Amino acid sequence: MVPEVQYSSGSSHNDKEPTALNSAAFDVEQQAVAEAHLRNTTIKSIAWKGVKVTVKDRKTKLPKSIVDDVEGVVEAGELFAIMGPSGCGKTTLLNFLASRPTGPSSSTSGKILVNGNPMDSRSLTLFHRTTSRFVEQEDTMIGSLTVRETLHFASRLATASSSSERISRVEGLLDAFGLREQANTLVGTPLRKGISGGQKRRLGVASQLITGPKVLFLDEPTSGLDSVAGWEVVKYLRGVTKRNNLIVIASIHQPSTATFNLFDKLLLMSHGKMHYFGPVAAVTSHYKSLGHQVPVHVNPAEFLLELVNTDFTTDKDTASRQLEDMHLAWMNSVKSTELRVLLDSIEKAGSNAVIDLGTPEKKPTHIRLVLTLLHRSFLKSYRDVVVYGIRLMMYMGLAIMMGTVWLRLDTSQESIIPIINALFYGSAFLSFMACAYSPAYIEDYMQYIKEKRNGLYGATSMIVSNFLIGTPYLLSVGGFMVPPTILNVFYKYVFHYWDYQKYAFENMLINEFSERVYVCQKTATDCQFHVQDDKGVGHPRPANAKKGTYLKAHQKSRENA
Ligand SMILES: Nc1ncnc2c1ncn2[C@@H]1O[C@H](COP(=O)(O)OP(=O)(O)OP(=O)(O)O)[C@@H](O)[C@H]1O
Repeated sequence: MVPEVQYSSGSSHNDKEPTALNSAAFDVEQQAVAEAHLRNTTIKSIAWKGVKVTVKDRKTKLPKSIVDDVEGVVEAGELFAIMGPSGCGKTTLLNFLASRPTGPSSSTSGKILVNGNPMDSRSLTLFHRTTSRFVEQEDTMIGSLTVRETLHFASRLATASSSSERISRVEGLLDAFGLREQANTLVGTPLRKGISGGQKRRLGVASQLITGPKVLFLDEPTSGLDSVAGWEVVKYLRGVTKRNNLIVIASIHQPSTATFNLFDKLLLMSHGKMHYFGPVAAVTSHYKSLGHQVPVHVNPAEFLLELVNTDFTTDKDTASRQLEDMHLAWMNSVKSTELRVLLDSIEKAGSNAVIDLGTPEKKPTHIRLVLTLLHRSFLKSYRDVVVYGIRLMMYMGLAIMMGTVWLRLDTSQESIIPIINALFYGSAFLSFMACAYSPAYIEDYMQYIKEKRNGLYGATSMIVSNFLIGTPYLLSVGGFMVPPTILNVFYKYVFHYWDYQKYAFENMLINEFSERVYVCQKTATDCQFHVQDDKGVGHPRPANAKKGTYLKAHQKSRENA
């Protein structure tokens, strides 16, 4: 029987008022208050049995096993590492455990047990949506926000918690991840240096923890970092995990000895198969018993990765046989038998009872989500040099170009249309400069993918907020094609009055023509400019003027008459 997953009615939140959380270092009591939302009292273990992932091979089109009969268990308070050479199936297994897609045309099988209870896909989806978060390898962040703002926006998008609760969580996480000194520093963009890579990674983890997940998945949290920065990420993560009894499942690639030793448990994989599962502290003795002694002063993680890596060997057949022997040695080992016994006992102890996920956090309303996204886009749009600075430079280029072109235009009839065209070109250029937003949109899109996968908001909120922030750049109802006096009422009242281009174009026209005097000849066909009087009424076309020519007589000629 598959257990139900449901929420309890009791509050899992901190009921106390948050203490004054300023730049002073946290003491233990303050930290406990700020991390109250993180405390795990409900999820005792996550176990998996017989996990297989098969894909259709790109070249041969035959089924190819990329995760082959993998099992394991992580208990509350543990940091668990999935390690193996590149391409061994770490990310695929991590995705399977987090109920994320395992790749196109892949098929999966295997059991996932939460607190010993086998979960069906519906229960598992609900479990992950409410209880777990995933930190991507390439964690996208908005570079023009500060560290503190990043956490605040993550919180505002995820929960409708009160602002005092939010401040408490944000300030607590700044301390828990050693980001207090960088709180007001920008994350950084390619053109503007911000926080370091290690700090960025810590911020990525902290912004997922703001919503209080009990299980955290991390895809290679130390990749691309130097050994000290990588160690710091895992050290801070370990602190939060131990204090709050969380479950952390991370894939790792070549950690330093110090980082490796921060993990509690290890799964070593090669070519999708298991080579070791158990405490990190016991892995060297296990391999010693198989005749592979880790030499003194050698990083055990590097030693193990070399041992199970066949990518760089010239004699592939021998290497594959040796690898298969090592896999069989694991399968027949005492540790493997112990794991199977443990998994059986966990499954037997599973009561099939309701899994209590605590009180659900109140989600923000759609309107609140859209307003939060608008606020974030607004901050980004004026701070990001890609969005704003480059456009400013192009506007200045445009001003120089138009100023020099106008220099040659006099007040003769022939100049009127070129001047109007130049003015319209200038205002239309402002609209088309919206294209300069494209690089920044890629950042928005990546952010959206990440936040959607973590269940923060959906496509509707993203589209509505992006539409609203972008609309003034898109619509062109400024009065050039059709004057507002005869513009269709829908366009007139919905778009015309708040189209910034209207004001730009009108101001340019006033600036250019208000003081000028153009005298029409008696024959209306000589007039290049159609004029309306003060009431916006066009002057009648003289009977002798050809249809389609510019007709309206100038006020001055009326006054003269
Ligand atoms: N359609 C496919 N055809 C052939 N091989 C595939 C296909 N899809 C995935 N693979 C292989 O499956 C393996 C598992 O990929 P996965 O990303 O899980 O590995 P990884 O251990 O996380 O690698 P890395 O450390 O490089 O990120 C890789 O060797 C990949 O090439």
